[in-house]
Amino acid sequence: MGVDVKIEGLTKSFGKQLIWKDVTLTLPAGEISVMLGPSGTGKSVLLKTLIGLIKPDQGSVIIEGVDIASCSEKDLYEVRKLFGVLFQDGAMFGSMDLFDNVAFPLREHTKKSESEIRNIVMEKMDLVGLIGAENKLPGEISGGMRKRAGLARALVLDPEILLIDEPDSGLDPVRTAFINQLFIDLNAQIDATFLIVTHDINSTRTVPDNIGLLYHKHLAMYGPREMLLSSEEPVVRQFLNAQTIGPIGMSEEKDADELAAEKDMGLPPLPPIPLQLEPSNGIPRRYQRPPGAWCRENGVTPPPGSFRPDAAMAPGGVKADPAEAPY
Ligand SMILES: Nc1ncnc2c1ncn2[C@@H]1O[C@H](COP(=O)(O)OP(=O)(O)OP(=O)(O)O)[C@@H](O)[C@H]1O
Repeated sequence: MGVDVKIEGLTKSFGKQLIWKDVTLTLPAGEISVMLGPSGTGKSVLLKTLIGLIKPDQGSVIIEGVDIASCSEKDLYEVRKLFGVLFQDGAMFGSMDLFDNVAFPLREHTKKSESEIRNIVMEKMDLVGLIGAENKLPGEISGGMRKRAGLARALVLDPEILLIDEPDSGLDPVRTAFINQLFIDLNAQIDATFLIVTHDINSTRTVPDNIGLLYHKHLAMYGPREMLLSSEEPVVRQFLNAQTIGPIGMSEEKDADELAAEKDMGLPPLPPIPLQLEPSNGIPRRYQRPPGAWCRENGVTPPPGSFRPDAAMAPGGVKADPAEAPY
């Protein structure tokens, strides 16, 4: 289950504004990837390009042999059925209750009977811990519940690829920890290919199998979590450790004088690499790798203290039962 998403030489401008150039990466089938980047670097534009809502100027996005960037509308319609998308605010229809919102894609895209639809909707509501809230309107529930309802809706067509835009925006750290655990548990259950766009460094360090960083109109790096968390590359190091010292400035790149002034400042050591979150039932995900495997295979010495249980950052150790999530 899950399919590769092969992105090759992707370039996009709006008028004279170049968003990014020559973005090349493969989201491996069934794995969880996170895409990071300063505001405005085109992370949402990338998500929209992957589902064919935005056409790139150059490059391809190959899914099961079909190029989303250049295929016919008919092929695009078919390929889109492989996707589930969770938008930032859940993108619920305000006048429909949660049941009808979650049922919407099934009524639009399938010929299933109402009783089949009911079974699927209730199964997905259960997965995200929303049983009992089916008849609530989106306006009557918290932001965290809206996100989970959006997730249930993204799951009803059994997606092979799940795109998730800033799931933690507007959530407090505890709700963010619950939703992170939900992603890990879901991935273990459905094996889909996940791409999560986030600004949350804590989530980035503990959830994904792979991390990408968009910066200065290109893909600065994409690869296994341990590769980026042990990287000394200045932009990657600065961003993944939320530091002020480094090439990224307040609103743009630092200029030569600012960088020269920082030259003699010692960089803080790389923090330990935390353990990756595991499914709450203790059964490893299909694509989960043992802690430190990438570092060992590539002869990289991880920062001292890495992979110790006490090196886990905040979300580690939260055994989430979504039904008990207080939001
Ligand atoms: N349809 C569009 N037409 C013109 N410009 C657009 C369009 N969509 C996005 N942009 C521009 O593309 C740039 C990147 O936007 P995008 O929302 O992808 O950034 P982002 O990295 O997701 O930012 P944030 O982290 O703040 O959400 C912005 O300057 C935005 O104004």
